Amino acid sequence: MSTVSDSHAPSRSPIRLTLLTGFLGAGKTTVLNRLLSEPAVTDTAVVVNEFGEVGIDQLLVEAEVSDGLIELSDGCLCCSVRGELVETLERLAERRKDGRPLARVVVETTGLADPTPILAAIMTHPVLSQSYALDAIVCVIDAIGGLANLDANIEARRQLAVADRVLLTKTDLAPEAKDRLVEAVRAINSGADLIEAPQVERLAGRILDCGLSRLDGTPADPERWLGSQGRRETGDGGPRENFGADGGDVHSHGHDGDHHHHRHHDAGHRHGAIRSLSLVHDRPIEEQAVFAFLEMLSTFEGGNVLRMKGVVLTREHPERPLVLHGVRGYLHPPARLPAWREGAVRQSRLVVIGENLNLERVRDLFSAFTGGMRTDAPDRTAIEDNPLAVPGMRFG
Ligand SMILES: Nc1nc2c(ncn2[C@@H]2O[C@H](COP(=O)(O)OP(=O)(O)OP(=O)(O)O)[C@@H](O)[C@H]2O)c(=O)[nH]1
Repeated sequence: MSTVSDSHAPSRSPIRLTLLTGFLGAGKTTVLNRLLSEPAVTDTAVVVNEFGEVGIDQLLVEAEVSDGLIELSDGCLCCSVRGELVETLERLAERRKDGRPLARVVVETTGLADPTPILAAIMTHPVLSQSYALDAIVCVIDAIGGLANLDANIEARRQLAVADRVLLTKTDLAPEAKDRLVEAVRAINSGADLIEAPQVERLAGRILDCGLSRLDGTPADPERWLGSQGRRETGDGGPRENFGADGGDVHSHGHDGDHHHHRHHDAGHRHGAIRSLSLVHDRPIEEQAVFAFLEMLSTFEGGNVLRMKGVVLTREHPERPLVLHGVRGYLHPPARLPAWREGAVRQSRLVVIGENLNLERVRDLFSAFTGGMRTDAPDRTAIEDNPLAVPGMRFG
């Protein structure tokens, strides 16, 4: 069903897309201005979307960049102007065909935007899904209003939950709030790189070009991309699955020599139903089984999945990791990396982040399609024959 593309075909390097999110007033424009003032940031277009106050942010950003800035008209990027964003991105990709250099596009979303429909719109677009590769979702969260925003707004929690990089701002103004903010961030997103913006001189190196699509040919680092949620120690080589989930289950982080276990007993209470699940499998998996699993995941839990990312060791091409990336019920065309990074643990790792996600069901599906060891879960044939065999499945 799914076709696999080569993410490193030299003539068709995708434009790297950074989605800059963060609640109202968190400091997104400030971060953008800082990025654009850094000499390393070239061949970059910026798309800014405002909600209500058209023009103000544009003026701020324009002071730093004279070309390449596109401001979308009034409205929320995640709903009313999604079509306009798609057109803008199409136009930018077109311009590259005329020989104008364009390495990346940074889209600053409005503070109220849920980033997942924006990504889903890009992923499902026949042209954009080929010309763009998501580099990272960066969430800006500030030490003054961040905690209250997380408590009060599901959009703020979603922005944080799906982020690859979290930028803490205004810690210079409220240093006393930092520890509690970090704790709250970790309860929702334990895998993202956490960066304290006022402490960092050059931001670009920390938040840009950290995805799997590299133009300079350096080996991508799937482990870094997946964050600590995706990292696991290697086992004895036998079939094995590890599961960690925010909201009560155990996380075990061991890949970087940092062997410890966290329990987030209160995370589920304080932060509603946003959870993440890490799935690890040591043995090569048949490609078809991977796609069958993803199809089932989309069918049963697609509405609950905010984001899914993974690197898979496949039976067909064990030397070339298969990269998976999905948002909501949609899957970006899977791509193969040229090789595993030297020293990388060759195993499949998937991270599923969702809202009201049925963790048990996702775990059982993965187990069924990867030939896992769980004897109490239905196997693949049983599920394909009768989807009702999935525990918790309801109709009506
Ligand atoms: N001291 C300090 N001020 C900051 C920091 N980050 C942002 N600010 C200030 O916070 C205010 C809001 O920052 P913006 O960058 O406009 O925030 P935004 O997220 O773009 O805001 P909206 O576009 O309204 O969603 C501005 O006055 C910034 O100067 C920081 O790390 N330290």
